[in-house]
Amino acid sequence: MRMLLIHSDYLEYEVKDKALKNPEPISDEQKKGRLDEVLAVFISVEKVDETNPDEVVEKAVKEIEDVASQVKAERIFVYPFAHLSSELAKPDVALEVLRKIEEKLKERGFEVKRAPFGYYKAFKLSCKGHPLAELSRTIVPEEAVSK
Ligand SMILES: Nc1ncnc2c1ncn2[C@@H]1O[C@H](CO)[C@@H](NC(=O)[C@@H](N)CO)[C@H]1O
Repeated sequence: MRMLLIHSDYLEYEVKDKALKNPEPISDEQKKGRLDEVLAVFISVEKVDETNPDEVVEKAVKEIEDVASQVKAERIFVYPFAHLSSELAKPDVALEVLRKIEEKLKERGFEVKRAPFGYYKAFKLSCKGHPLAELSRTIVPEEAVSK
């Protein structure tokens, strides 16, 4: 999994078109979204993550929590982003991983939004620009490391 974490004044998106034949079903309300004072997390779920999705979810949540505490962010925007890797996981695995990351961050007390999966979206982002405002993380399941 590849993550790009941007501490932002705001992130807003608007769904434009389907990018997959069967994108995640969404309500009218989910066609647009915005959070202010947010840690935006752009995530590419990778093929290697398919060997142990639950482990990758746990590691990702820990990394996100760690950065959020460093930048003192209480809101997280989980953003599916297929442009951080050339070895993407299948959409059904990727969606499940992103849903679980969202769920676990909520359990840990964060206010969380997740941008819809499988669409082209317009988005606006205002990066805060401080030294920890732009970070990236790479996460792999243990087995993949030991191979
Ligand atoms: N392995 C994966 N990891 C993360 N997101 C993934 C994915 N496979 C499919 N998607 C989603 O489907 C859209 C088309 O690839 C993706 N759309 C996007 O990445 C938008 N920024 C438009 O390009 C994304 O929603």
